[in-house]
Amino acid sequence: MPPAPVAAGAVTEIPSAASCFELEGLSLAYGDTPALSNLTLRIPRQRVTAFIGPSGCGKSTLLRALNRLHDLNEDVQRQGHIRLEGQEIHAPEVVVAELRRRVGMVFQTPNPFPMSIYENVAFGLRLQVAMKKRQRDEVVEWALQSAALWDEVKDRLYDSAWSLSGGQQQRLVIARTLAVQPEVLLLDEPASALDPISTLKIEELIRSLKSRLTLVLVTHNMQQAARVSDYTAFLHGGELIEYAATDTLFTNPRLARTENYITGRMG
Ligand SMILES: Nc1ncnc2c1ncn2[C@@H]1O[C@H](COP(=O)(O)OP(=O)(O)OP(=O)(O)O)[C@@H](O)[C@H]1O
Repeated sequence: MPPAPVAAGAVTEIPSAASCFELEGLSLAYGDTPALSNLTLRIPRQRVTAFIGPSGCGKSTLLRALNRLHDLNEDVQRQGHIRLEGQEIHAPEVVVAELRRRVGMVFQTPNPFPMSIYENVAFGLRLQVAMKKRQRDEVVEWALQSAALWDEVKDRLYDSAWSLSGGQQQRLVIARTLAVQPEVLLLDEPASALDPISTLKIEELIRSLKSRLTLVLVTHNMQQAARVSDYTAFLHGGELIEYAATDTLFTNPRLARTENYITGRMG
């Protein structure tokens, strides 16, 4: 009998009840070009899961599928299931704006809006609910505290967001996302444009946030995946090659392909 696919280990290792996302047979193509092939995996709740793999292996495509960012691209063909807390995210009753509130996304380059620090964080709140100013002030402070930025900006809340450093801007974007109380934070190489000190702050923040939400991180930086994630999925050519607890994947990978990648023998 052929050996069971290694990636399927992740399905048994992470029980369904502890999963936030469950992906089953997910394939995705841009027109005729396949980008993800038949992925089945569970993403555990209130943990950090990293997607690693060489350039073009499908990490960002997978991350974007989790909050339906591909909806905007008419060329994208998708098959299979993505369930969030048991509900298919493509079901007709799912409101995409609400899905994206629940599943927030932070990109590689910080993208604060051209407005004040305060207004950046209040932006999503204003779209969602009518709130008294005092209540909004409280949420803005809470979100900035949660993003470990409050102490640095509390005396300049009405300055332009663009007056902040790149690392501060990225934490502001995280605060803006946290303000609407997401369950999941998707992070697409959130520190790759930042200096080492700002990178460490983002990594500390990621670790601190998992007590209250699920984080999914795409990174090229293997040390970063090892430092911050609980589980790591290695992708190659759009396939899920190996998925395991991060310590296991980095110290005792089951497949030579994984070992070659994490030791730098495959780029
Ligand atoms: N909008 C798009 N249209 C067509 N093809 C795309 C598009 N986005 C990505 N691709 C292709 O899909 C494949 C997977 O790309 P993806 O960006 O998901 O990889 P990645 O692992 O995140 O790469 P990187 O580490 O370089 O960011 C690649 O072959 C890429 O060229």
